[in-house]
Amino acid sequence: MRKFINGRIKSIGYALKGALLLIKTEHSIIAQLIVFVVLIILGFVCDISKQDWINQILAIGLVLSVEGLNTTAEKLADFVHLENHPKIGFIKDISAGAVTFAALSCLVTIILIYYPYIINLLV
Ligand SMILES: Nc1ncnc2c1ncn2[C@@H]1O[C@H](COP(=O)(O)OP(=O)(O)OP(=O)(O)O)[C@@H](O)[C@H]1O
Repeated sequence: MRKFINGRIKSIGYALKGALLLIKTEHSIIAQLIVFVVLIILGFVCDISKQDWINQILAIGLVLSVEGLNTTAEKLADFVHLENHPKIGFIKDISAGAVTFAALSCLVTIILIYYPYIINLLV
């Protein structure tokens, strides 16, 4: 049991290290984090509901997770085959395509959360 718990604690450590590496080294993640920090500030400014916070946090988490996996696919592809190859191009394209799905759902979620507040500001 102790071995199991120590193993899980070690894994969490590696995972946190990986999350930190993504934040420190990946420009796409850094750019998205800046947008998400703005959204979090906007959430406080608009005083959005608990359900809206849950939706926003899930949408942000979805994009960051899929972007992280896309980065993994890109790094693996470059490690396996740095030279140009149609299959590597295909793998990188579909991996980026997965990010597009996540980003679109995030965008729709954010629009649905904030459009009542924006309409309120305009009228
Ligand atoms: N080795 C390769 N062989 C064929 N096509 C490639 C290769 N590397 C990249 N490409 C093509 O270029 C596109 C961009 O690849 P790249 O690795 O630069 O991704 P990126 O999203 O621009 O990366 P980053 O996250 O570093 O900005 C890929 O989606 C693919 O179409």
